[in-house]
Amino acid sequence: MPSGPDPYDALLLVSFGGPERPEDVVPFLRNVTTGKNIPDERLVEVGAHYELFGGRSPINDQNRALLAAIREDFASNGLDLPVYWGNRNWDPYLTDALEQMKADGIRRAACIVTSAYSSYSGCRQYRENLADAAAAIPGAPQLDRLRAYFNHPGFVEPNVDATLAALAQLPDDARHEAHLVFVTHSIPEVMNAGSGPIGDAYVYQHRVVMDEISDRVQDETGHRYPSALVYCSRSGPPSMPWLEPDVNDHLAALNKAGVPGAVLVPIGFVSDHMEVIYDLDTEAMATARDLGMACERAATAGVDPRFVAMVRELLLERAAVERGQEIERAVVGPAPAAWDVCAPGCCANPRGPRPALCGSD
Ligand SMILES: CC1=C(CCC(=O)O)c2cc3nc(cc4[nH]c(cc5[nH]c(cc1n2)c(C)c5CCC(=O)O)c(CCC(=O)O)c4C)C(CCC(=O)O)=C3C
Ligand SMILES: [Fe+2]
Repeated sequence: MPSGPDPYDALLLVSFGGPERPEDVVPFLRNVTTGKNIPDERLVEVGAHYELFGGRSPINDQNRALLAAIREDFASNGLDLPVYWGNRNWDPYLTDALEQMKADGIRRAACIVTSAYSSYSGCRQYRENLADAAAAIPGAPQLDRLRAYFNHPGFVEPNVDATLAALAQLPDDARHEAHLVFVTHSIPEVMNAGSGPIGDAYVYQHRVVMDEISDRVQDETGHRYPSALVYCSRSGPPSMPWLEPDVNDHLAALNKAGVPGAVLVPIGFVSDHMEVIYDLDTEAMATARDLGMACERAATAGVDPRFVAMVRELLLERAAVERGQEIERAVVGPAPAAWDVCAPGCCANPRGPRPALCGSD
């Protein structure tokens, strides 16, 4: 049976982008929020988070490291495929990547998005931005989006190990009674209701990951740590319902119930970007400190070799599908592998339909 990357002649790493200098912060925030209902107070607040880190988000450096690791992994597995990188909201933009790919004669590329779950923000919005970029670059390569990988072992297993490592860091007198606090980005409730092909996929997929990690931690430690799914980084007007509880409120509730410690497991994020280093490491850790609660934050997948290998496996899996071959898809937990091609209306845009690539609509 044929194997290898055919029909793909490149991989495109698709990410969010972030500012790298103080002067970049306001234009970046404008790129992210244009046409969105985000109050000015929230933008001032988020701008201050970036300022606290010298106006530089770590996300671009993390993507540079991921890019290098993917190239190394491809090379050491005999996969001779160029890897490109483009962002939705900052330099290098998706248009820059498509321009370069076109100049290099790339015909068809597989896209890996740095978001593991289905929602408008984590899926369709990237697909819309790919459509905008492709429309701006006539002759750009054909693009396919690799499946949402929340339940791929290459994503889940590094998170299990990170949870175990963080538990080990808790003081001995807080560990046994500690809770696992799984954290992801809050989104509007209406956005969750429209996530995936039939709705609610965002919360459902996170619950699958939380349960799988909790089970494996129990297998390893012989102890069932109580778990909850909570949210960070809420924006939008206060009148609009977003997913709750907030991580800080949850820590306060645990403290009130006499829980001595917690491990924050940021399953919603694939690297330690601003949401992780500000909303969790800075804000939520300060909350825990004020409460007198022991708290550790588990590492994100980052450039864990299993996560890096997952990118190659997903590309080869999809390549086989596109060649019409039967393949086995790696998954953990009860949910099937996510779809390759998004159905019409999948991860609906709450502000109404716009052109999007990589779907059947
Ligand atoms: C689900 C989700 C992910 C995870 C999936 C994925 O990774 O894509 C994510 C990632 C990220 N979000 C990021 C930054 C921002 N997100 C914002 C605003 C928003 N995010 C939303 C959701 C998500 N966001 C939503 C519903 C909004 C409201 C606007 C709207 O309705 O679309 C705003 C505006 C200010 C504010 O309101 O906070 C900023 C600055 C960065 C870069 C961090 C860095 O620089 O290191 C990253 C990786
Ligand atoms: Fe965001």
